Amino acid sequence: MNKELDVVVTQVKESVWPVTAYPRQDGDMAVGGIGLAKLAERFGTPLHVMDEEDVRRRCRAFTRAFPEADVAYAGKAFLCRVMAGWIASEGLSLDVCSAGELAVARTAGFPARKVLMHGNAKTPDDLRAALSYGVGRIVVDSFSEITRLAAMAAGGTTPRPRLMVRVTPGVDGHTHEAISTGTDDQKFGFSLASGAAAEAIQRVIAQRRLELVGLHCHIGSQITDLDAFDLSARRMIGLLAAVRDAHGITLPQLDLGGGFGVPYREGDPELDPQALADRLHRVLREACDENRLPVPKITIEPGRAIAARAGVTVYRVVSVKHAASGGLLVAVNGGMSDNPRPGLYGARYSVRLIGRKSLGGDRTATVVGRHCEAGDVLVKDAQFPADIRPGDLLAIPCTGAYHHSMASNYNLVPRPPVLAVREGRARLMIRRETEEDLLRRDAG
Ligand SMILES: Cc1ncc(COP(=O)(O)O)c(C=O)c1O
Ligand SMILES: N[C@@H](CCCC[NH3+])C(=O)O
Repeated sequence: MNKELDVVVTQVKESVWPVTAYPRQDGDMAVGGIGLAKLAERFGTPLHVMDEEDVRRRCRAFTRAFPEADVAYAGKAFLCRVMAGWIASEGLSLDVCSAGELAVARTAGFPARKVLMHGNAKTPDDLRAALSYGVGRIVVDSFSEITRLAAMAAGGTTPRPRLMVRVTPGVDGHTHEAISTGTDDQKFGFSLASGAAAEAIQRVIAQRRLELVGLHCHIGSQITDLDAFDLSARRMIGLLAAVRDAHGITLPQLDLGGGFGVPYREGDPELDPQALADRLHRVLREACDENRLPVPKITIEPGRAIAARAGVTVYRVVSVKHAASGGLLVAVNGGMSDNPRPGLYGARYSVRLIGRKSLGGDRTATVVGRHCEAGDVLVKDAQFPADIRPGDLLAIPCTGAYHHSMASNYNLVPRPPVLAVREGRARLMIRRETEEDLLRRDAG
């Protein structure tokens, strides 16, 4: 490797770009051994690019840190058949939360026993799909779901469903309110504090056609506070001990959910899988000793921590405007339809000009989307060369999780494709939607 390249490679040891990313001397950024500008020419923009190596390394970081646990990728972050194949080949389980996600898993040949189904309002169709595929676990989230599942299992030819009860442990993960799920008084789970969790456990145990294998909690997403995971683990072990005392049953499994935070911009905090594992192992051992319980089989469910940093989105600049106050507005050919996160959670990103060398002279600008809302802002206070102009390509890193999976057709804009890159080769994971796709579903 020549010296100059060595220097630039060091620069992209930034944690927000995929592991294989490096800036090229022509101003482009390569991911998976291919220049993003080249991909944009070939596949059009906006374009989501996923670095396979990055996904695989993140999977391995978790399986290495948690060798005795079941690591289940949370498919809501990003799922398609190619992704399911990577996840299966890395030995992970898969968490799905709808019949649609399950259909992807099923048609990708994901082993049924390694699938868990979640959802606070699973429909009868979701449950039927889960039972007929024979998923390994269903995480129940309401009293009516317990009754419904018992009725379905009573008439069925399927094996006895294996259930976990989702518990709300009353723990604040200190994340955005919209993605905080561990505190009481929100829609997920059965409250530990109110006694609803104990009641749900009792009802599942009372149903002979249902098998209770353990308890589940998930305190929220984009969490970097280890103390929050520590507290919820302790509370869940306390509940396992209470179940033993009340029912004489030692439940073998405990699922501690996902929610492990990632940096979106340089300097953002990040949760290291090994640090998390070390802390959880210690806490679980202590809490189990105190309660005279064996350490249960642990499941964790990382979604974002596996998919986010593998993704980069490439946009083309459509217009450059000076706002009345003098600020520069750089408008691109995507926006809140492919990335609703700034609008929903105030998420902040970085952005980079790619595909040409800059003539220098940095200036601050705001990257805005193409949609009919003033709030359609992708990146605030971005640094660009002074000569930024229509036709330029911009790349936003850290878009592998909760981007394509949350994309919409607002303004009837077709959703971008997702491309997998590895060792100089690109393959389509999800094709670009077309106007024909949108018109085909219009029944008029
Ligand atoms: C039950 C459950 N498990 C796992 C996840 C994955 O979360 P994250 O992508 O933050 O790891 C979620 C989403 O927050 C979830 O609701
Ligand atoms: N959609 C959220 C995460 C929610 C996690 C799902 N329970 C985000 O983009 O940050």
